[in-house]
Amino acid sequence: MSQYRTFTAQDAVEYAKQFGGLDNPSSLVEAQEVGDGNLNLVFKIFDAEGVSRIIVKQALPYVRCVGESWPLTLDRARLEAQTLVEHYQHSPQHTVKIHHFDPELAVMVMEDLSSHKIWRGELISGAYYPQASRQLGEYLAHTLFHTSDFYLHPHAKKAQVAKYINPEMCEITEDLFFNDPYQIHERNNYPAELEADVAALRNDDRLKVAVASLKHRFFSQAEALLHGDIHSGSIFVADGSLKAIDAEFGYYGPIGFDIGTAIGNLLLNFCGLPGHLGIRDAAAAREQRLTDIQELWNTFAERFQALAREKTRDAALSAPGYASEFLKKVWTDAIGFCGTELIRRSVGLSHVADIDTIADEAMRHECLRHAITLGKALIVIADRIDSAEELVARVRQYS
Ligand SMILES: Nc1ncnc2c1ncn2[C@@H]1O[C@H](COP(=O)(O)OP(=O)(O)O)[C@@H](O)[C@H]1O
Ligand SMILES: CSC[C@H]1O[C@H](OP(=O)(O)O)[C@H](O)[C@@H]1O
Repeated sequence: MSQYRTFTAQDAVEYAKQFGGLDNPSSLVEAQEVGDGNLNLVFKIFDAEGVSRIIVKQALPYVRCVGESWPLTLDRARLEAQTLVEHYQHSPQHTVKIHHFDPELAVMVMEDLSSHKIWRGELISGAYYPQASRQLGEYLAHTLFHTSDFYLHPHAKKAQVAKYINPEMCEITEDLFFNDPYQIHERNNYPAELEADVAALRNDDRLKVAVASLKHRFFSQAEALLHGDIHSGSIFVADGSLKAIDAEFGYYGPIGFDIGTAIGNLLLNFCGLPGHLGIRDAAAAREQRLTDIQELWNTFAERFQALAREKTRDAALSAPGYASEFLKKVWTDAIGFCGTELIRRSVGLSHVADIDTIADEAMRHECLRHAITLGKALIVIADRIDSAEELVARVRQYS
């Protein structure tokens, strides 16, 4: 029989005392539930001085932001913990450390990153972390290269693909990214004023063929162990530091999906900035976002190619020039997936604070329209955008 029970704050404290790996566990006295994501419970566990020392995260048997009417597998906690442990092996500087995991309770105990801040909030307020985009590029290069066919023995790779089969979480992505925005669906969520813009998505056959192709790649291209949801709300930053969290959508998929999600969230911030900052500050922050995007991709591509030169084990894949050919396909995928992230975060179930918290309604609608227009364009012209510099030029064209 399953031992699962939903934790109270006191349960979380007791659990952290037992499994937190702290030198002085008896100093832990209370917990606060701080989860602001769509899915899970997250407890900060405090000591007697009121310092948060460790985190206890538990999956609920349903989607938190919707309620018990949408049941969801508890196995996502295993997939999250395993993905983060695997990514930590390849990028310890940029991955949260998991101390303990229990599949029955769907609970993990992890490093407390209270010294950091969630990147999304920082991007919205105009705070700039000049190293963050390069560090994100490093994280993606190391985790994706070392879990790919470039690095793993073919038997090991296939065993990994099996270990990370994640059908229920993938189905959420398959529906929210590639289906819902292009049909009438009760999960969609957008202001009535945007009805014409959204109807245009449903009636655009060329767009829908391009989205089908992206969904097909998401279904079938087991290129590397993805984070699966690497948006700016799943990234902690501090001066000189960046750490990824929240990998429950991890599975073996197309590398361009992680890159596209990351770039897509920087572009969502780009679209929303005029709703948060004055004209001059917004313009400057937008330039920083465009620089971030170029640095992210260029760092990722350079690092991935360097790793490929030094460490590719497969005889055929190590052919000079192959890694750079492969990265061209990754880039095209990334632009397309980036476009789907822009659209699903504007029209679908789950939005982003970068746009949703804009107080002025007319401005909010304008920013949503901008994200939809840019997303549509990127999906359709992905194979005509050859570099990060060309992407930036296109973003300027659609601003
Ligand atoms: N390791 C951590 N250290 C400090 N705070 C954390 C940590 N992990 C999560 N949090 C807090 O909990 C929030 C929700 O966590 P997240 O993993 O995104 O949940 P969900 O899976 O529900 O999306 C984060 O936005 C952050 O404020
Ligand atoms: C029904 S889940 C919606 C949405 O929530 C996830 O984000 P997070 O766990 O970071 O809140 C993911 O992006 C899903 O697409």
